[in-house]
Amino acid sequence: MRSWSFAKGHGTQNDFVLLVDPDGSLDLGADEVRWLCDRRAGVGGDGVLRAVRAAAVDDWQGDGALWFMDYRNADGSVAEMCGNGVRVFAHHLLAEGLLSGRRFDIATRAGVRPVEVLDGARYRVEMGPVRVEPGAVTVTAATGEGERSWPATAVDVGNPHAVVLLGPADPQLASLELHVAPRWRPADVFPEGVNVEFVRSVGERHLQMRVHERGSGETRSCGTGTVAAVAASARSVGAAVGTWRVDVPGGTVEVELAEGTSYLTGPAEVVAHGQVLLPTG
Ligand SMILES: N[C@@H](CCC[C@H](N)C(=O)O)C(=O)O
Repeated sequence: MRSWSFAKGHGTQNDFVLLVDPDGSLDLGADEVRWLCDRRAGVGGDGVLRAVRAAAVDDWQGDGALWFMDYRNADGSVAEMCGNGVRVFAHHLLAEGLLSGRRFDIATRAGVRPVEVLDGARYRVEMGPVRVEPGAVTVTAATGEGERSWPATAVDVGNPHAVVLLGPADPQLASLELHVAPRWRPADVFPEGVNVEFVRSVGERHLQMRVHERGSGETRSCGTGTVAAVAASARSVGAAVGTWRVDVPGGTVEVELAEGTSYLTGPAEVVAHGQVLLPTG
């Protein structure tokens, strides 16, 4: 057993176990991540955020002084980016005195993400370019009245998303049974799996969204998913730039599409600190 300090935090109820590992000495296996995220046998979370100095990360080519966010999904898989995670990660490192200032960069597998600290424990993260991919994708999901299929838009926010824009004749968001993983066609379009967002427009530049995340199941929020949802919705109404509000089951975030980049603004909270006994190692 290994004893390690941890914190538990969330951003719009997308929740994470946070581990600080400056020199990258914590060799965290998929089994340990699954255990940490287990809501009964472990601490519980949608994923793990491990903070490592970029200089200690193999293959990192950029500024070694940055903090690297090693994000893992609850099933132990590695993902490129986590939009809510960046805010919670920054919030924790600031609280621990490991970061300072109102603007700094965080290194992720999808590249460097600039962060601005706003008042009231809110953070504005530059999410980089959003790519709406060409090609037809169909998503099938369970509803209270059986399975339904919809056309979806493939969007790359550093990690892969398939966005379903629901129309007035479609089932309500609440009737989707997202504890069952949606399927997609063609099967080979997302070789590494995909996060699937279901979105309804509820006003001008105002969306409601539910998500089934790759590697975590249904979560109460997905930051990269909200950016993907806005990119797909904006394209459907011929808009390129602008600020949108996205309501998710765990709260509300703001997404801004700008020339060649995007921004995600929302809250972050740390709710517990403790010592975890990692079962292996
Ligand atoms: N919840 C995150 C996304 C986490 C990674 C995702 N499940 C994937 O595998 O790509 C967010 O807030 O963006």
